[in-house]
Amino acid sequence: MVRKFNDLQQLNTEAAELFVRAAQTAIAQHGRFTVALTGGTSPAGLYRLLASSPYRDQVRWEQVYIFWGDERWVPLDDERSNAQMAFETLLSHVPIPQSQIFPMWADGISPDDFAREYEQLLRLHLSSEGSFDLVLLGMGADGHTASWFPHTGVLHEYDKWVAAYYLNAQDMYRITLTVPLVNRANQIIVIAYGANKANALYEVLRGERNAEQYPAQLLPTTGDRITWFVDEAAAEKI
Ligand SMILES: O=C1O[C@H](COP(=O)(O)O)[C@@H](O)[C@H](O)[C@H]1O
Repeated sequence: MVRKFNDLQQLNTEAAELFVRAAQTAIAQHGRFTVALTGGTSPAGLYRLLASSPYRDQVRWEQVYIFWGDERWVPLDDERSNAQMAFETLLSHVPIPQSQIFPMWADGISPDDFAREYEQLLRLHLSSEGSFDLVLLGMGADGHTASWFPHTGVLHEYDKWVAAYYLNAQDMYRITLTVPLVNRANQIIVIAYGANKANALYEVLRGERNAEQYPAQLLPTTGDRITWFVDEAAAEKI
């Protein structure tokens, strides 16, 4: 489902309401809420809303388990860290036990080994079906989502749940949940706004099939498990 907004505040408000509903449903059904956060600039407004009244008080944070959908392989105090942004805008403002927050970073380990350990961690914490209650995502102007960048091998990784690889274009390692794990989630929210996303949004949602070039095409295309929250500028061509 695509939900279009002319006001960013309204987009974030409705995304926050969906987050809260997903949390309440998961906690009522199985006593915990497992969520993968996204990075980049797009989710900051949503995170700030979730950290403030009334949403903050509508979630039982002590039953929430926080993971990431993807990460730049940099220390937590590096300003490029997706986790750092989430701590600043959300996680340091809600009563969630530190032991239930799992950033995609550790010192003194290779990205490949870390990815294997993160997968084991997920196997311990996710439902028996191996699915998240909610995966939050953004989309870059090049049509990538998570760290599924155009023309990278990770787009074809269907065995692992978590993968690490060196992204030449950015001269850094990336860690990411893989396509099958993301697509098994009970709910997926994608946030994309701004005119610079208009072309990619058109190609991903309405263009010819070309997931190598527009990896967000690998997300589920139908059904009510996925909701795209987009603004008028990003939706200009669809
Ligand atoms: O590099 C990344 O970019 C995407 C999109 O970022 P945005 O700044 O355009 O919102 C993001 O979803 C991903 O988590 C991040 O690692």
